[in-house]
Amino acid sequence: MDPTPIDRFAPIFVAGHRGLVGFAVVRKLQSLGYANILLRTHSELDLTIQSAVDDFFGAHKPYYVILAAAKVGGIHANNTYPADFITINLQIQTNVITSAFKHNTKKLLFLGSSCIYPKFAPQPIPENSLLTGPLEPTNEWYAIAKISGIKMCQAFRLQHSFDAISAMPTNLYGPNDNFHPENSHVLPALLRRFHEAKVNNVAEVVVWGSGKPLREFLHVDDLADAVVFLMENYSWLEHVNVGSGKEVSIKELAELVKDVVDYKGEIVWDSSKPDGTPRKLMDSSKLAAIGWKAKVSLKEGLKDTYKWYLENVVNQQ
Ligand SMILES: NC(=O)C1=CN([C@@H]2O[C@H](COP(=O)(O)OP(=O)(O)OC[C@H]3O[C@@H](n4cnc5c(N)ncnc54)[C@H](OP(=O)(O)O)[C@@H]3O)[C@@H](O)[C@H]2O)C=CC1
Ligand SMILES: C[C@H]1O[C@H](OP(=O)(O)OP(=O)(O)OC[C@H]2O[C@@H](n3cnc4c(=O)[nH]c(N)nc43)[C@H](O)[C@@H]2O)[C@@H](O)[C@@H](O)C1=O
Repeated sequence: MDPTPIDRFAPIFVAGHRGLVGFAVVRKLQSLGYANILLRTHSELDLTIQSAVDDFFGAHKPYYVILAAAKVGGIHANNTYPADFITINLQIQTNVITSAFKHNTKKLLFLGSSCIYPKFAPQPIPENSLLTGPLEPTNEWYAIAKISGIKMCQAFRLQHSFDAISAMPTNLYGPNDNFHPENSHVLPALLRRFHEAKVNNVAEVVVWGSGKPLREFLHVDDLADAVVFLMENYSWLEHVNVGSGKEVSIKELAELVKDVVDYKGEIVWDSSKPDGTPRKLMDSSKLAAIGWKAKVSLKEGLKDTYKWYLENVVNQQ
């Protein structure tokens, strides 16, 4: 199915607009002149409640849907709340995909994650590594939900010609991230921990694990750009990896954050905390072949995120 031209005046529902990804996607859509963006907060529309989702779709008939609402967290949250991660994500995505189809949504984009791939997938990880080996145990519950989301999009395309596509982002960061000390991802967690150690004159900062795992980071503005690019240019069965192509060790990341925050103390490693998957660099050559690549460097992205954190979290306390 070739993509049909996008109508920027048709109603587009961005689910999860108060989160890291949804917030950036809305900014991107607004900058491109999308004029009819539908938004609902979690308290206005709980996407785990099927009847509420169906009523919303019936009343507003979104022409396009970007599904950026999910139960999301870092390695500790995924490991601690497996029931929440599998149940809430299956509920949200099932409700949104089925109601979108039922109420004639023209196109839907589902967001998964690089954790869908086997723990020991070939590196960089191509899209066809999906379901070729066991998952990383710390996030397999979330991964199973995300894999089900990809498969639902494919099933609806095959059976009903519903134009549902899936994007698989690598580890993301940027403005509006979750800076919770335990439940967030590594990058916002370290920005906060180094900042608090600096202002409180603490001599050491504890970082989890061995520092050896490698991660690929993508600024959320790049992801938002890729999401809109895929909505406008991609209408096929297979999911699409979205990465920066650059990886760093957690040790290198910690040094970089320390530098950006200008913290002068020492880093101490807590080996009782899990490392998670050793490496997950994605092969994003498919997206590159369609014409998209990342622009924001990790150093610039970190500076931008720290600035946002100071202005919007620290200064609001
Ligand atoms: N962050 C990352 O590193 C990565 C994220 N992704 C994917 O990108 C997508 C967005 O993630 P991200 O922006 O980081 O996550 P966030 O946690 O920042 O945002 C998720 C949003 O979903 C909303 N939400 C959660 N549950 C419900 C619900 N039951 N009803 C309505 N809204 C709900 C949240 O609202 P509230 O806060 O009020 O609950 C929040 O606004 C997810 O699908 C995630 O899997 C993929 C790879 C990496
Ligand atoms: C995006 C992806 O995110 C999750 O997977 P993850 O990549 O393992 O994510 P993470 O950011 O939490 O950790 C990355 C690495 O960093 C180390 N680490 C050090 N110090 C802290 C720290 O203070 N906090 C955290 N969270 N990690 C730390 C940590 O031990 C690990 O080695 C999935 O659950 C799933 O949600 C998913 O799809």
